[in-house]
Amino acid sequence: MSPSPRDATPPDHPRAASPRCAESPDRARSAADATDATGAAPVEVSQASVVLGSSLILDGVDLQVGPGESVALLGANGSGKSTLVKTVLGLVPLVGGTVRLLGTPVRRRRDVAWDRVGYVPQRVTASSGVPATALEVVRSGLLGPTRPWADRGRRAAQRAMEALDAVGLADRAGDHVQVLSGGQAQRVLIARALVRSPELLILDEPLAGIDRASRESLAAILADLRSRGLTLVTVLHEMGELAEVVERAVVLADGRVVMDVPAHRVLPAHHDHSRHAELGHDTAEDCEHQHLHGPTGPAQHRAPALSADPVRQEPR
Ligand SMILES: Nc1ncnc2c1ncn2[C@@H]1O[C@H](COP(=O)(O)OP(=O)(O)OP(=O)(O)O)[C@@H](O)[C@H]1O
Repeated sequence: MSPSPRDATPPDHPRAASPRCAESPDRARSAADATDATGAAPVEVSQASVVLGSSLILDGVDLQVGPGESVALLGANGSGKSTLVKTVLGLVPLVGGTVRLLGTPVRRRRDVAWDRVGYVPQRVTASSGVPATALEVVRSGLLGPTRPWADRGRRAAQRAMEALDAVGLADRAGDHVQVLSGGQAQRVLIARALVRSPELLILDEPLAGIDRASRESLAAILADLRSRGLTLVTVLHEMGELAEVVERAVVLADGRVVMDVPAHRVLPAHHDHSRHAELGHDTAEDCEHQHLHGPTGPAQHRAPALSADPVRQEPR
């Protein structure tokens, strides 16, 4: 794959400015823990490679997500996050490796338990289409290849109302989605993904293009889902309001996993070396990213782009 210019904006995480910046690496969940009672991890990606057009877009990606885990997929524009999500969902073909969803290879599409999977696409792709009310959009989440009429009837309407209620929009059920704000539209899409009561929820950039209040509202919804045991895989450009909801950060660059670390270890957008004493570092050298600029680097600087960071795939 030809290298592309990297976006220098690193993920943001408030807790990354804590003394934990320099402590020994925590271990992400071990592979042995990453299974449910049936022995199947919700997501198992092994050495996945994807070619789109003539470019290698994913290059030997490994990702295992255990039941109840909340994992963020981070990385610069074009690093392959959305492609990885689509690969997990079996929407793009593999040229190498394997992907299992809830224990079933996604290439056996008809055998996958899609009822147990919710997907919230990037809003730009979902907002187009015919005019529909919030309730109709959510009801459409009940449809499937083997359930062409599943969105009809009183029970379907009740389930859709429950899902809208879960995202705080029951009172907007009859409104056309076109008149909803960006944040409300995003919550409708989450309700559509929740209507089948999935165990695994995959969200692609849910915070994109919405204001702070809406982002906070979404973070509260996802925190609640997480507390109820849902497995969450969330594509993010930066942690932002979801910092408290995410426990593990997987960072992609050029179609490869370059970091797989506990979320609190993702650096904030700006790193202030004048605070080393306050943060509990003995010296600036204790800071884990000092190697990128040396101990004599500027006192305050933009944290290094994650895509430029050395590979740090920790033992899992
Ligand atoms: N259908 C396609 N054909 C060719 N190239 C593609 C196709 N879809 C995506 N790509 C390329 O694959 C690379 C990864 O795209 P992807 O959307 O997965 O990145 P991303 O990390 O999600 O980016 P962003 O943060 O901008 O959404 C990009 O260079 C993109 O142009």
